[in-house]
Amino acid sequence: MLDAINLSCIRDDRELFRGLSFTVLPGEMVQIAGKNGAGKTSLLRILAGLAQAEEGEVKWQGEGLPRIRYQYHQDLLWLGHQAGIKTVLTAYENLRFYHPHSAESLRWQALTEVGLAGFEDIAVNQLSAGQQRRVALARLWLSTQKLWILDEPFTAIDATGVTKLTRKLTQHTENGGMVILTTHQPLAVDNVRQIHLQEKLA
Ligand SMILES: Nc1ncnc2c1ncn2[C@@H]1O[C@H](COP(=O)(O)OP(=O)(O)OP(=O)(O)O)[C@@H](O)[C@H]1O
Repeated sequence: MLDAINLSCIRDDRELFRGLSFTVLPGEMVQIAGKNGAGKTSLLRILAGLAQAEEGEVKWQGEGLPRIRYQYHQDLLWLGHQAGIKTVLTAYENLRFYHPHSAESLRWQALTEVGLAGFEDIAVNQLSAGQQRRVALARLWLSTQKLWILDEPFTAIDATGVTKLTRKLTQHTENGGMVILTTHQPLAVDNVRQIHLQEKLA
C-alpha cells in the first residue's frame, strides 16, 4: 500500500498542488491527470522518492520512505518521461543491465513481447523513438516489483503497442500489483482511478 499524505509541491515559486492525499492499494491502477505543466511528473517523482515534497510525506507499507528506502527500491519500478535506458547499449544489454537476475530466455521473450525481435543487437541510439520506448517498456515483462510508477508510458507507441501495454498493466493489477501512471491518451481500462491536478491561476 502506498500513502501520499498531505503533499505540497512548489516549483519556481509556483504552487503546483497542496494538501494532496490519496492511497493506492494492491490491485489498483491510478492515473494522475491534468494539463501540461500541472505537476504530474513532479508528483510521480515525489512518489518514487526522487524528489522532495514541500510538505507532507509518502509511506510505503505504512512506513515513511526515508526509513524504508532500500525495501522501497526493491518493490518499485520507475520508468520516467525520458526513455529510462542506456542508449549506447543494445536492447538486450539494457535488459541485462537493469534486470541482472532475470533468466536469459525471459529477456529474449520480453523483447519479443514488445516487438523488438530482430532489433536486439542494435545500439539503442540507432532505434526509432518508439522502439527506444519499447526497450524501456520491455522491463515491465521482467519486473517482479509490486509498484510500477510510469510517466507517459504510451508516448511514441503505436496502436498495437498501446493495446499490448494496456493489457500488461491490467494483468499486473489483476495479480495484485499497483500501477500509478500519467498519460494524455484515453486509457482503455475499466477500473482506473483518476486523480486530477487542478490548474492553479497565477
Ligand atoms: N526541477 C524543476 N525546477 C524548476 N521547475 C520545475 C522543475 N520540474 C518541473 N518544474 C516546473 O513545474 C511545473 C510542472 O512540471 P511537470 O513536469 O511536473 O508537469 P506535468 O504535469 O508533468 O506536465 P506535462 O503534461 O507537460 O508533462 C512546470 O511549470 C515546470 O516548469
